Amino acid sequence: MINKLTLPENVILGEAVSKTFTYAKSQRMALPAVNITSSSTANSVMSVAAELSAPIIIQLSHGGAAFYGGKSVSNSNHQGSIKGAVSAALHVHAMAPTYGAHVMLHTDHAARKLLPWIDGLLDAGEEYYRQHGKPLFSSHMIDLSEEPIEDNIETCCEYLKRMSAMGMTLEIELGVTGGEEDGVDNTDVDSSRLYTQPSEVAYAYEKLSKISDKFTIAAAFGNVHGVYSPGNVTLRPEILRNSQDHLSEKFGLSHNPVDFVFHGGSGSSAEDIAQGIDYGVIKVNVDTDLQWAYWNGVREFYEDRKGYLQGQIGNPEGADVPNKKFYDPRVWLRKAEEGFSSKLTDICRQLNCESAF
Ligand SMILES: O=C(CO)COP(=O)(O)O
Ligand SMILES: O=C[C@H](O)COP(=O)(O)O
Ligand SMILES: [Zn+2]
Ligand SMILES: [Zn+2]
Repeated sequence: MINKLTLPENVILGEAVSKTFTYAKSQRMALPAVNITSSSTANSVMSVAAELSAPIIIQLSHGGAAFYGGKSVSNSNHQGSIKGAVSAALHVHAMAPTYGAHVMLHTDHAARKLLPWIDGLLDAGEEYYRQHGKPLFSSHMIDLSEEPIEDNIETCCEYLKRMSAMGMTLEIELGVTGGEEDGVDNTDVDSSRLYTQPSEVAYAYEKLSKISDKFTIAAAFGNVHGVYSPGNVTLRPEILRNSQDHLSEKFGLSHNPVDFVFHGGSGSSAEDIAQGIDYGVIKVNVDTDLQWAYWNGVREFYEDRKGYLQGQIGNPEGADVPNKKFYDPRVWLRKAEEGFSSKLTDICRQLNCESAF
């Protein structure tokens, strides 16, 4: 890349979010958005972001945030997910400069029943803004795609107003992502709902842009969460191009006016991803493939060192030899991190997301 991105801080917030997305479009690149569940996975993202000079999005689902804070913490009134997500964000604010990583902080799907989670995060975010003069999170997602579009967009407009006061970005969803997301099972949803209509994108764009230009749209083009055997998922990225062309014409806008988000990135072909980027995708969500890579790091380590992992004492070198240096979590969890980081490196390269700084 010839042009370089200059950003004021390691956590990409406020205007720097828009600047990064504009840069991504100009370079035909997209940012990976990685679901994290622990400091181990957050640190792995930061290390790859620094190593590749790639801007990466760290995101937490409602369940991922609860796990981050600890599963034994009560999640009544979403407190576990609120406190867990805040804790993850504070960790990233503290460590991103040390890594030299440039990352955004985002929360994933929030259906209406999860809006109290977002309310709690915005309360915490406003408090953080008062103290630090900057937002705690770069952006949140509100996913009311199950609802009539009028209800979806009306609620999103309310949240965009509140978030705009802190310069935050909102991600919305139009059309349904198949598979499962945060406890919502979309595996049997009518297939027509998996393809967003250009008129829906135009409706959302018109309403939201009256409030702020800081929004992104997860439009459905056949995407599904999870990884399935070949032939089960048919992506139609041209759906995105049709929406872009429709908006350019209807509102007299330049080429690819919308910032699109590609959900269900795992298991997608290089061609579908490249086409999505051509049609204005600037964020690609990847969870399942990285879950596998993290686990596979442990699996390979176990296969390789099986004889040293059957008890505290006794291995192929002798019945009395201790195995502490094999079952220490810093050894095998590090293998998970290495597997995760290696896969994330491949993903960044596939998204043309490296050497940005
Ligand atoms: O879209 C996602 C998170 O919102 C991730 O989807 P995958 O797990 O299919 O990569
Ligand atoms: O919604 C999809 C993401 O993969 C998050 O999944 P999760 O709710 O299991 O954390
Ligand atoms: Zn959804
Ligand atoms: Zn998703």
